[in-house]
Amino acid sequence: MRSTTLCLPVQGNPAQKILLGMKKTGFGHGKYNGFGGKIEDGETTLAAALRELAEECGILAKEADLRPAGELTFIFPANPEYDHDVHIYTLTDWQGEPKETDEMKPAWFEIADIPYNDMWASDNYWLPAVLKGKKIKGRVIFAENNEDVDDITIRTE
Ligand SMILES: COc1nc(N)nc2c1ncn2[C@H]1C[C@H](O)[C@@H](COP(=O)(O)OP(=O)(O)OP(=O)(O)O)O1
Repeated sequence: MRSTTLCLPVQGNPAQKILLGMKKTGFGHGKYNGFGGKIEDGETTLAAALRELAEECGILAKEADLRPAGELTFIFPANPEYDHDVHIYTLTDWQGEPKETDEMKPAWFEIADIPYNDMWASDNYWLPAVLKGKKIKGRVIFAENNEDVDDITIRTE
């Protein structure tokens, strides 16, 4: 199963605003999400997280500033080739201003205004806990349409 990263830049502790990007290409295009992608061969998870963050919205951060926020496994019974793990990080410190790239169009949202209707359907099950500083571990099984949630287990630490 492939492994991916997902970085969630936030302002405030606890988080008051979150930077999301409208995905313009690839898996999940047309949805708001954090910034991330596949971990390449020979690359550490942290290095992949920082590389994808820079590639997708132009901001630079240090490994030490990534807060591990948990891991999720996504299962797509209708298309098992989509199955993957995601390593999730939040960060409050970075260099540079977010900018639109070929892959993502970034935008800041107040926590109360997170556009869950335009995000992956499982996000509202786990993102609120992550934004409260909790660490999560879980598994999501998607329905035949690869969009709706069929089953979900989320444990908070
Ligand atoms: C299925 O539910 C998901 N929810 C959320 N919030 N995020 C997800 C979900 N599935 C995938 N993601 C994230 C994980 C990664 O950050 C991206 C997908 O990255 P991937 O690399 O697979 O896709 P591309 O950006 O198209 O490929 P490149 O790495 O080649 O740019 O979405």
